[in-house]
Amino acid sequence: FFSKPRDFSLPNSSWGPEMMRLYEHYNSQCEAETEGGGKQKGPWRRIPSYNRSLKRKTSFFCVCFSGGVYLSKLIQSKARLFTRSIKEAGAAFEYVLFDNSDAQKCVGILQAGHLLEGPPGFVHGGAIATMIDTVTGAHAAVLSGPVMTANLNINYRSPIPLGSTVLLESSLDKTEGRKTFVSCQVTSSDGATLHTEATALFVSISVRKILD
Ligand SMILES: CCCCCCCCCCCC(=O)SCCNC(=O)CCNC(=O)[C@H](O)C(C)(C)COP(=O)(O)OP(=O)(O)OC[C@H]1O[C@@H](n2cnc3c(N)ncnc32)[C@H](O)[C@@H]1OP(=O)(O)O
Repeated sequence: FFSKPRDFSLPNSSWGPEMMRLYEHYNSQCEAETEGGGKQKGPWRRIPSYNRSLKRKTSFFCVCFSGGVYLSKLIQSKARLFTRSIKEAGAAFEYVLFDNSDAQKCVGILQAGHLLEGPPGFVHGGAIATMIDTVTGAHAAVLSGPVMTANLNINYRSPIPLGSTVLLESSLDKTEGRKTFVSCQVTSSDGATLHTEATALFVSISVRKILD
């Protein structure tokens, strides 16, 4: 439990040239050079990704529920984050998320592996929805703290070839009380083809309520 968990958002040998190109494009903007040649924070931030959201929230859970029933119940569970549950690298969801808090944007770079097939040679619509939920959900969580998806509205415009790399771009539309509204576009890695458009509503929740 206390060993360092694997961060799945870092490159692995299954990542192809387009995945690496986009990763390097955003990763290079996570740090900027100062006039004196030093380093400072850039506009983008890579969001680490583990195979359980609990791992990311370990310190939070320790503070809120130290020694409590919730923590032991969750740790003993075999639950895994859906998108990180397939062990073979490159077989399913290979992705990394970057957040730009000034621009209120979040991007996801996805390389869709062979286990995500829907129509022959193309990515399953449910897998696309999963990735839209992941990118917009992470974005809403960065903006508003703990949230649940209340509504996801998707228009599929053109199929995504299996094995290809696509870019998911999430933008904040508005917040209203507990509600965070975001939009998302999925395009080919060069931006030339629009694959999917979506809007999503996230509602802020109390973590204690979920665990109860
Ligand atoms: C960095 C991290 C990485 C993490 C990376 C991983 C990210 C993964 C993200 C995955 C996220 C998920 O899949 S979450 C799993 C899928 N989602 C779910 O299972 C959610 C199931 N639904 C629920 O639990 C509930 O309905 C909630 C929590 C959404 C809302 O319930 P509630 O808390 O009682 O709130 P409620 O009073 O009903 O609604 C609050 C306000 O929202 C509005 N509202 C509620 N639902 C809707 C709706 N479907 N469409 C329109 N509006 C709605 C209400 O009218 C109200 O507006 P007003 O009167 O205030 O104006």
